[in-house]
Amino acid sequence: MWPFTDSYPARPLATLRSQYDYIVVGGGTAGCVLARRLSEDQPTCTVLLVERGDASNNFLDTTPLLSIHHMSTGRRSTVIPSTPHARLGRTFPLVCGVGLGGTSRINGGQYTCGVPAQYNAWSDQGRVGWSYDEFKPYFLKSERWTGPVPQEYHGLNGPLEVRSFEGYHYECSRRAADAVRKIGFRDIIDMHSPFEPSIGFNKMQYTVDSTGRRHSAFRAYLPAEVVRGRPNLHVCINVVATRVEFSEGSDGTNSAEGVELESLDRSLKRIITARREIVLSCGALRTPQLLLLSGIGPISHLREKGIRVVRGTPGVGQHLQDHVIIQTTYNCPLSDSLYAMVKQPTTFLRETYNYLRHGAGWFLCTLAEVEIFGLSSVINSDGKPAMLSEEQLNPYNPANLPDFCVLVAPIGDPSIPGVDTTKGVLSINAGLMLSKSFGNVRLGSTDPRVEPLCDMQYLTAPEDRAALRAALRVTNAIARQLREEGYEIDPVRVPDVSSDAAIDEYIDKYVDTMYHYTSTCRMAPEDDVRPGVVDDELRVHGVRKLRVADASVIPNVPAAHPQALVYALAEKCADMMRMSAEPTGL
Ligand SMILES: Cc1cc2nc3c(=O)[nH]c(=O)nc-3n(C[C@H](O)[C@H](O)[C@H](O)COP(=O)(O)OP(=O)(O)OC[C@H]3O[C@@H](n4cnc5c(N)ncnc54)[C@H](O)[C@@H]3O)c2cc1C
Repeated sequence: MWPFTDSYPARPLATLRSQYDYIVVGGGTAGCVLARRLSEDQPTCTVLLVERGDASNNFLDTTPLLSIHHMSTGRRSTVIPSTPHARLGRTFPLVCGVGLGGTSRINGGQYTCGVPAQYNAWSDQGRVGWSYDEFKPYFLKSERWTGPVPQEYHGLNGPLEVRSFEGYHYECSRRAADAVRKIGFRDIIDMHSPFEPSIGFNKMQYTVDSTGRRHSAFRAYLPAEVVRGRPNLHVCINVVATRVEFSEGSDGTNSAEGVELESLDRSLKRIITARREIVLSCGALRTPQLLLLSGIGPISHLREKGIRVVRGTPGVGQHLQDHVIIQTTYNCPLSDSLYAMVKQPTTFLRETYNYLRHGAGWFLCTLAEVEIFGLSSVINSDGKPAMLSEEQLNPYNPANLPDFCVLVAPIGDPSIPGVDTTKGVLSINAGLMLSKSFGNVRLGSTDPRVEPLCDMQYLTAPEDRAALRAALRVTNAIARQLREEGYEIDPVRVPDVSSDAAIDEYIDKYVDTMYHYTSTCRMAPEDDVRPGVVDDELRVHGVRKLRVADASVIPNVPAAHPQALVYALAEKCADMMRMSAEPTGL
C-alpha cells in the first residue's frame, strides 16, 4: 500500500501479443509521452511500451528531495563510467534514470524551455517544422502551469505540472538574487515568454505538482489509471530491448519489423513485431547503443565488433554533447543551507512537518533557485556584464544565445578540505551551456547489458574554456557582492580568477558532468559536416518504420536544461507519427 508500494497494470513479457501497431522502446521521459499520445484517440490502434526498469511510484520516487540523483547503480538509476578523459585522465559518472519516467524520475526537476533563437537556429540550419513558432505549441501541449508568475506563455492543459514559488526557500538564494541584480544582470521574469531578455537571471521553475510531489513523465503521462483505461496500450517493464529486427525490401531498403526483448532475469526472450512503426527512446547514451547492436552505425565500427551491417550510418553515436559544471564552495550561515537539515534536528523536523502537512519547504528540492544565463563575450574581467543594448538582449537573435550559466545552490560538498562543518555550505556553480566539444558513444561489447563506451571529450574546443572562465569570474563577482552587502560567506574552494591560466587549472581539476547528454543521433542530413541520423520527422535515414525520439536527436546541446525540450519533441514526434499513419482498418 502507498507510500511503500503501488500496483501498476504492467503486462508480463510472456503475455504480450506478437504484434502491435507501434512499439515504443524505453519508457523514460520521451517514451512515456509517446506511449500516451499514440494510444490516445484510436482504440483500435495498439501500442506497446517496453522499459528495462520498474514502475515504482512510492514516497521515495515522488518526494523531490529524496528522489533526485540516485548516484548508484540500482533500481532507479545506473551510473555509466565514461572512458578516461584523454587529457584530464579522469572518468565521469554518467547517471541515467531507469524505470518508467526514466531520467525525469531522478532529475533536478528544473524546467527551462530555452529562448526562441535556439529553435530558429535549427530552422535556419534547414530543419523544417522546428522554428520557435512551429515548435512552441508542443511545449504548451505538454505543460500544465500552476503558477504563480504570469500564465500567458505557458500551457495550462497538458499532463505535466510545472510551477515556481513566491519568494525563495533559502535566504542565501534571496541574497544571491539581489547580488546578481546589483552586479548588472537583468531579471528574466518568465523564461517562457519570448519577450524576456536572453541574457539575465532566471527564477527557476520546476516539474513539481501542486501537492509538492515530483511530476515525472511517468506520473504525468502514464499513471496507472491511464493505462488501465486503455486496453490498446500495453506496458511491459523489466525487459531489455536487445536488437531491432529488419527486413530488406525489393529496392534494397531495410524496414524495421520488430524488437527482440529479453526479460531482466533472462528467463524469456521474444521478438514482437510492429505493423506501423518502432520508436527508440532509450536516451542519448543507450539509443545509439541499440542502433549499433542492430547493425545501424559506422561500418568500420560494426565490422570491428562482428555485427552484420544493416545500414552504414556514420552519425550513430557521434556528436555526443553535454553541459559541464564546476562548483565553487563557500561556508555560509548554517540556517541558510540545506546542510542544516543534517546538523540541526529542529530544522529537519520543521521541514518534515512543512512537507508532510503542506507539501512545501525544503523537501521540494528547489536547490537551484537562482540561475544566470550568461554570454561570455559580454563579461568583463571583473565578472560583471557590460551594459547591454536591447539588440544584445533580443531572444530571437542566435548571437545572443547564452553560452554559460551560473547556478547558486544552498548546498555544497561538506567533505571538501577546509569546510567549517559547524556552518552551512553553499555553492555557486559555473556551467557550460553551448558546448562546442563532441564526444562519442561506441560499443565495448556486443552484449546489450554491458554499458556502452562513452568518451565525453569535454573541453576539447577552446570556446568551451572561454565560456567557463567567464562563468567562474561571475561566481567570484557574486560572492564579492554578497560580502560587500554584509553576508557572511567564507571561501572554501574557489578559483584564483586573476589569470586565465589559474582559472584553467581550476577548471581541469573540478569540471564535472551536468548529466545533460544529447545529440548522439542528431537530427540533420546525413551529408552534414556532423552527419545526422534522423530526418526532420525523426525517421532514421534510409530505414523504413524506425524513428528516434529522445535527447539523442537534439541537433546540438541546447542553451537550456533539456527536459522541457525532450517532452516537447516527444509530443511533436507523436503528432507526426499520427499524421503520417494510415487508418488501422481493424
Ligand atoms: C541527475 C540528473 C539531473 C538532471 N537534472 C535536470 C534538470 O533539473 N532539468 C532538466 O531539464 N534536465 C535535467 N536532467 C536531464 C534530463 O532529465 C534528461 O535529458 C531527459 O530526462 C532525458 O530524457 P530521455 O527520454 O532522452 O531519456 P530517459 O528519460 O533517460 O529515458 C530512457 C529510458 O529508456 C530505458 N532504456 C534504455 N535502454 C533500454 C533498453 N535497451 N530496453 C528497454 N528500455 C531501455 C531506460 O531505462 C530509461 O527509462 C538531469 C539528468 C540527470 C541524470
